[in-house]
Amino acid sequence: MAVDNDGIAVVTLQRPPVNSLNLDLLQAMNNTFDDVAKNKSKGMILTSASPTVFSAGLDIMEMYKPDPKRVETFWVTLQDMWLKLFGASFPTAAAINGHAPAGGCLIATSCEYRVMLSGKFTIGLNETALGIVAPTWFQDSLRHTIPTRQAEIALTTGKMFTVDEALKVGLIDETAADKAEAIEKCKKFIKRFDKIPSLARGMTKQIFRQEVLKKLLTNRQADTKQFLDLVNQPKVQQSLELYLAMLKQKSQK
Ligand SMILES: CCCCCCCCCCC/C=C/C(=O)SCCNC(=O)CCNC(=O)[C@H](O)C(C)(C)COP(=O)(O)OP(=O)(O)OC[C@H]1O[C@@H](n2cnc3c(N)ncnc32)[C@H](O)[C@@H]1OP(=O)(O)O
Repeated sequence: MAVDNDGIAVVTLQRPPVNSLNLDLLQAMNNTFDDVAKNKSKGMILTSASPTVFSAGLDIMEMYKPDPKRVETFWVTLQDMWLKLFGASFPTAAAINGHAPAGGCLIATSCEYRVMLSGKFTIGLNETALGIVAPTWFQDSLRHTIPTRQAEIALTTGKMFTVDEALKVGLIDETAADKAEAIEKCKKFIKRFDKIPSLARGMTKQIFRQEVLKKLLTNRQADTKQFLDLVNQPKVQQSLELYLAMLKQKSQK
């Protein structure tokens, strides 16, 4: 993690090749978010070390033929990551310098501001296209970002937005020519709060987001059980195997 002179933490996801979210990466993210809060940084910008992928979402390998204890810890750690990021009192922004499907889009929409690189990248919650259902809090993060009607259509169709489409619907706030420009634009957003008392800002954000946060906090066990029941179904395991094979075949082309 690098903290620049302005006191803004720039956190770079660095798990090659595609920043898929496995247990270790999620734990590292949670520790980093705690550090950013403790260090009283002015704000945090999330970006990726990959030139083409912000994050490929959840690591499918964590869900394929899983160890029962590990997969439960994986899900609870993912919930923690979302609760910390979506509920952070400090300002958050995402410099999206590549594709952001599913869990990648979840990270981006948990932030308060998004700048995405122009180019052939896509962003969205594509779960239905994979035959799975985006959990309530994934859906809520999208609904919190774009108008409800567009969110419903995007979720039910598993839409992956191009950069232009994402800008038009408000899924991203700005575009940038390169990563440095994206980070600069995120910093400019965070600096808007320089003259706003941070306690008032943080409390206002928490009030604004509390309904959605409370939904997961009060339903955590049920949400975990639902995930574990789903992931342990033979049919789901079969789909995961096929999906992994498809990804592998595609990457070898
Ligand atoms: C499918 C049924 C699941 C049921 C389980 C129920 C669980 C409920 C959970 C609900 C919420 C789910 C949220 C998620 O985030 S699921 C993950 C969804 N993510 C994706 O669909 C993205 C898949 N990846 C891609 O589309 C591309 O990789 C990407 C556009 C991101 C980048 O393309 P690029 O060409 O740069 O890279 P490659 O495709 O060649 O990939 C390189 C290697 O990385 C492996 N890979 C890619 N994505 C993942 C992933 N999400 N998990 C694990 N591994 C991944 C890919 O296989 C390549 O590996 P090899 O080099 O070994 O071949």
